[in-house]
Formats: sequence, C-alpha cells, structure tokens
Amino acid sequence: MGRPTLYEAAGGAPAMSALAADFHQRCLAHPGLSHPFERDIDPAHVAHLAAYWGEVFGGPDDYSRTRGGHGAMIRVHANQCDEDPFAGAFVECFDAAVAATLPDDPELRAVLGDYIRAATAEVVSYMPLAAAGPGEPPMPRWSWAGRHGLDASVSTGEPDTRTP
Ligand code: HEM
Repeated sequence: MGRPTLYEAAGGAPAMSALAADFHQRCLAHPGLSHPFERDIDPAHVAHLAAYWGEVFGGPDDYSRTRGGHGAMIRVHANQCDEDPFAGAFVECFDAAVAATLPDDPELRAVLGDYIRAATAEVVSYMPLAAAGPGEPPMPRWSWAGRHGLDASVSTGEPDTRTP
C-alpha cells in the first residue's frame, strides 16, 4: 500500500475544517491581520479555506469545481496593497493552527510549514496594486516531497508557475 496523501495523514475533511476554523480565529485575533478581515467576510470563508487546502494536500477537487480554482483564490487577494504587512502573521497563525489541530507528526508539520511559506509568498506577489493577474494557473498539489511541478516532478518551497 502506498503512503497516504498529506490530506489523509492530516485526518481528511474533518481535519481540514478544524485547521481552517482554528486558523481563521487566530487571524481575527492577530493584531497584524485583523484589519483585512474587518470587512464583511463571506460566512462560508472557513469552508472555502478547508476545501482549498484539502485539494492542495491531495484531497477532492471541491474547490476547483465550486470556487474557480487557484486563479480565483489568487484574485481574491490580488491588487490590494503595495506594502505587505500580512505575510509573517499569516504564516505564524497557520503554524500555530497546524500544531493545535493536526496530528503530532514532525514530517507532516515540516512539509506544511514549507507549503505555507511558499503559498504565502505567491499570494503576496500578486498583492501590489499594479501586479499582473494570475491567469488560470493549475491548483498546486503538495505531497511528502514538496510541491508537484507541472511536469509531475517535485520541487520544494519555490512559489513557481506564475502564468505570464
Ligand atoms: C498573506 C496574507 C493573506 C491575507 C491578509 C488574506 C486575507 C483574505 C481575505 C480578507 C479573504 C476574503 C474572505 C472573504 O471575504 O470571504 C481571503 C480569502 C481566501 N484566502 Fe486569503 N489571505 C492571505 C493569504 C492567503 C493564502 C497564502 C492562502 C492559501 C494558500 C489563502 C487562501 C484563501 C482562500 C482559499 C480564500 C477564500 C476564497 C474564496 O472565496 O473562494 N489566503 N483571504
């Protein structure tokens, strides 16, 4: 039998929901992050986040089917501000949410730590007011070896695949 996906090792859909809910509470409580969440947030935000991460970590493609995929997620954040005051706090909240809600597995935590740093760098790269849009990039897929590239090879850490 092959190794489970990160999604399965984390605990599947219930674990993604717990991770997203815990993470969102931490964002709301974080002095450096509460500002962007002060506006009216979609009541389904936590469910969207759970579906997105589930798909990235090897679960079902619900986010792509229902929300428009990776490009749609990037566009929610794009062209918001030239200065990025958010990335460090975002990563901090994710790491803490992983520790609070997912299995105590050092390898799982390490790869999720690499993931959130790469993903946050990618999202932040689209935040400047004049940044070009993402186009329709494929959903990033992460496994134990890091991010799967478009050619099915695996790389770690780099926020690659910006579509021109
Ligand atoms: C870097 C700092 C970030 C900030 C300040 C931020 C903030 C936000 C805000 C305010 C929303 C809108 C919520 C709503 O109105 O429904 C949102 C949506 C979302 N964010 Fe972020 N975000 C950040 C980074 C990221 C990253 C790195 C990811 C994933 C890798 C991510 C995933 C999502 C998803 C999946 C949604 C829901 C989009 C949808 O409605 O389908 N965010 N974010």
